[in-house]
Amino acid sequence: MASVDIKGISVGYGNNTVLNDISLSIKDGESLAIVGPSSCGKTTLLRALCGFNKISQGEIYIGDKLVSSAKKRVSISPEKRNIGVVFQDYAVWPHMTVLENVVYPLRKQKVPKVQAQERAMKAIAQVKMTEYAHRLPSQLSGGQQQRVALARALVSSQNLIVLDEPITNLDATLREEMSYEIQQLQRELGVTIIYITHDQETAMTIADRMAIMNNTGDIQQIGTPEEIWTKPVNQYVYKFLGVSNFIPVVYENGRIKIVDENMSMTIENKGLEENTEYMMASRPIEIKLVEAKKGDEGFIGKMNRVTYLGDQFDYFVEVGVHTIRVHQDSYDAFQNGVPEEGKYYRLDFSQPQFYTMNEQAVALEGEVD
Ligand SMILES: Nc1ncnc2c1ncn2[C@@H]1O[C@H](COP(=O)(O)OP(=O)(O)OP(=O)(O)O)[C@@H](O)[C@H]1O
Repeated sequence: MASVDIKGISVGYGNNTVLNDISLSIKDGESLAIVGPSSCGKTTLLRALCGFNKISQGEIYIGDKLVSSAKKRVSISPEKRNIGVVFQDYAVWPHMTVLENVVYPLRKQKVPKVQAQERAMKAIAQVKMTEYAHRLPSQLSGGQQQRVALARALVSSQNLIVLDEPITNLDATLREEMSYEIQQLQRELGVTIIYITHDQETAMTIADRMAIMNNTGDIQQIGTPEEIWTKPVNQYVYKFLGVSNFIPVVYENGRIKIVDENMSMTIENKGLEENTEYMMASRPIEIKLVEAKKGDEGFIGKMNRVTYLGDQFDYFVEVGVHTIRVHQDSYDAFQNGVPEEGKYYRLDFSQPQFYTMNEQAVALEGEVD
């Protein structure tokens, strides 16, 4: 097992600095998912950690060992860092069978043959490839090759495994199974895992903590999946976790009013300041629709579109100039009546977040009515 300390590193390609002054600490035995949009620099970060990319600033420690330092000109070679790696292109050696691919790193570590075979077969079973152990990669699908690469990383290091989008080619069911296997394995072996993905659902399944990067390669928030979900520090993180609604509001006389609309609702809190504008953020599943009656107060909207998605309904509700997305569990909708297009509904928000115009999250106390 190993902790990882990335201290103020900068990494780039030629004149293009991709990561600028990034710091990140991963605890011994922890699984950390690094999540961010395409080409924000996730792979570059992992490559720097593994020693494939040079850093131009900062230091990297694996456990107590300094493995990269720009100032001290330290750059330990990748094979000496003792990291199990799966990169996106899941390169497995084409001339070796599945078993030979997975045994290879163990043989390089001079693990005795019988023991190496046993450990390899166990890892192959964990990625559900036992029946393919003697096939060549050319006889496997892309997803199966990805699982072989995963098994090879699992046996490569008992310390630290880094996985760069290792299960993206799998269908949803297998992806879920593999996420679960990775999580189990991390718990059983206590190995430290750094997992890169742009899929926040996989990240939430696997990770003890998540680090959310923005498109310029800066880390916006690090926290447990629950912290990230319930207290996103800014609108970027909020949006990153899925479909979300943002309504500009102003807080006046104990009520929040939609900017430029004649609609307001009471709110009991001590966090918002009088006569101040905020962006109110809300997730579709955290809004309840109640059929509006004449004279009703609150945020009232007209149902524009009702779409049945199987397990839930997806609604587009027009609230003034804003289109608000609402999701409702299908069972609940069938029990209580499916909303109808053209009718008016009041939107009850269960746990909206408020962000100041300079992006700071406001900690609310009390409930929204
Ligand atoms: N070998 C390279 N030479 C020059 N530029 C590169 C190289 N590898 C990556 N880049 C650039 O660095 C930036 C970050 O790439 P990186 O692969 O780290 O992103 P990523 O977050 O892993 O993306 P994705 O999720 O799409 O894999 C991109 O703009 C990319 O074009």
